[in-house]
Amino acid sequence: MIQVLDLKFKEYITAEQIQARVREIAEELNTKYSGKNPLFLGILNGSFMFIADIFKNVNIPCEVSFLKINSYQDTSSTEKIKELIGLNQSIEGRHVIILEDIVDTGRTLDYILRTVLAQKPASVEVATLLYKPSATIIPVPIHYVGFEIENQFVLGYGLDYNGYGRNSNSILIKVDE
Ligand SMILES: O=P(O)(O)OC[C@H]1O[C@H](OP(=O)(O)OP(=O)(O)O)[C@H](O)[C@@H]1O
Ligand code: HPA
Repeated sequence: MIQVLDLKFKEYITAEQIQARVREIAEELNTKYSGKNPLFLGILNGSFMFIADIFKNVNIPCEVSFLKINSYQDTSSTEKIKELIGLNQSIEGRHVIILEDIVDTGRTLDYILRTVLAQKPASVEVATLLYKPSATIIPVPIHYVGFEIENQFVLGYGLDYNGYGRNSNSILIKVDE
């Protein structure tokens, strides 16, 4: 059992499983985006490890940029999306690949997609490491999913509980007491 602040967690997806799946997704992207000079749009903070690992395994010409969005407090969505750092480069006419750590209610991704599509990119796809289908409130298109997971709070590999737990290299799941 692993204690983070007042909650208990156990290992759920190992570091090896994550790395293997990340390599598979990066391979698909290498094939699909060859010759398209894609722009990876990483959503901070939670996705920083996923962004880095995808980017290290992509071997075609490409760029990366970031949005910083926040909505979670404790273990649930506040339903208020805060954009803390916005887009700082034009994405008009670009092939954009959004990189998220997790799609839970879908609110954050819905907000991001509206923001991105308003700027007239050539195409937009979404890759998320984790997807909780049974938690989704706003349906959003997702093209690459690392792992579909149950509707329970998780952390590690960038994901946090009130700022802590991001530095686990595996994904941990909350244990009910
Ligand atoms: O589908 P949703 O219910 O909207 O949840 C998904 C979002 O929640 C988390 O961000 P958070 O607000 O915790 O910010 P952080 O990435 O900085 O930790 C996560 O990184 C996603 O962006
Ligand atoms: O299960 C979760 N864990 C951490 N952050 C999150 N943001 C949305 N869902 C989660």
